[in-house]
Amino acid sequence: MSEPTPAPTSAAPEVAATVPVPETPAPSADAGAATTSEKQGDGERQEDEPQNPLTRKFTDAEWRAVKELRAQLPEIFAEAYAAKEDKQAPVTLWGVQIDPANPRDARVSVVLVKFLRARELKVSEARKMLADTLKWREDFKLAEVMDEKFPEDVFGQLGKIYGKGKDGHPVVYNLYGGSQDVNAIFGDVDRFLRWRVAFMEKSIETLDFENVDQMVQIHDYEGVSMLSRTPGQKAAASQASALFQNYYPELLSRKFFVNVPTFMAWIFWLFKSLVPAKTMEKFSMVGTGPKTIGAELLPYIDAKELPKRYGGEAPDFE
Ligand code: HEM
Repeated sequence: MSEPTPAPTSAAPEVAATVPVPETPAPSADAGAATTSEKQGDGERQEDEPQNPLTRKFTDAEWRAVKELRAQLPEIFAEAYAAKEDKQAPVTLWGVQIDPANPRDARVSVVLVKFLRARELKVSEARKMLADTLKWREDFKLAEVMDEKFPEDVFGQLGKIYGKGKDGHPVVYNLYGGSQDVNAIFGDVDRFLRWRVAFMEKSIETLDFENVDQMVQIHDYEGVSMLSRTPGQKAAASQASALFQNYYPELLSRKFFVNVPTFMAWIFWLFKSLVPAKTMEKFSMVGTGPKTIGAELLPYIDAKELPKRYGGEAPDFE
């Protein structure tokens, strides 16, 4: 991997933002003081709680924060759906139904803890993030976006959900180079964002929030050209990344950037100076060719789940 080189001022990075996903958040002031018993919550305190394999891994501090946030759901809904007649109607977020009147459900807890972890268990901040997320989904007209038909000749090869990681995480590919018409893809930034969000939602549909609640993402930059980096591409990347940071917390397990041409490696290092360290720890930049890529990916994805072009044994996707 080459040393980072300063960015040319004419080629700004696409983004300064991404999903902050602390793996082991420190208990915060409003999540309660840490004690020696602040470990996986299997004590009496959880006796009356719904559980699944993921909630069983919650710490006591996380359970307390989840309960606190859960109790605020009616207020969060009132805030997010201020413009709606029925502000307390149950909603489905990432396939999980949240009913503010009856929120004691293990999968709801798994969703809520994501907002808390993304905000270091600060309940007031997590509450804001959740309310903002619910409101954004209305403003973005997500239901309509999910029904939108995107032209197959433009978007058909851009995203693939293919195979599973060793820990059951679905693997989601974005092919941002290749022989695709990048001007058609990124020429209309808003349309790209609608496509990217719809694809993110489809990727989330493969999570059950019972055993699996995160995905592996792979960006394949084979064939990208510096000359092809248009303002539209940079804006699309910046805005998509900001959306994920703000409204899709804790859904990423790891992210690999493969087939990155050496002359473009500096883009990764720019992100390094802009993205929170905890998130950056989940990012890996990988060079070109199946051997190099396989060496990096095979510890996380079985050969049978990984296409040949990335050093695995699975058939290449179309
Ligand atoms: C013409 C070339 C490129 C295009 C079209 C492009 C496109 C994108 C897009 C659309 C995103 C938004 C996040 C997503 O879709 O998951 C993104 C994020 C990102 N890109 Fe690129 N990119 C290019 C080049 C590069 C290169 C060469 C690198 C170096 C490794 C890079 C590193 C990143 C990073 C670190 C992120 C943030 C990831 C995140 O927020 O989850 N990009 N890019």
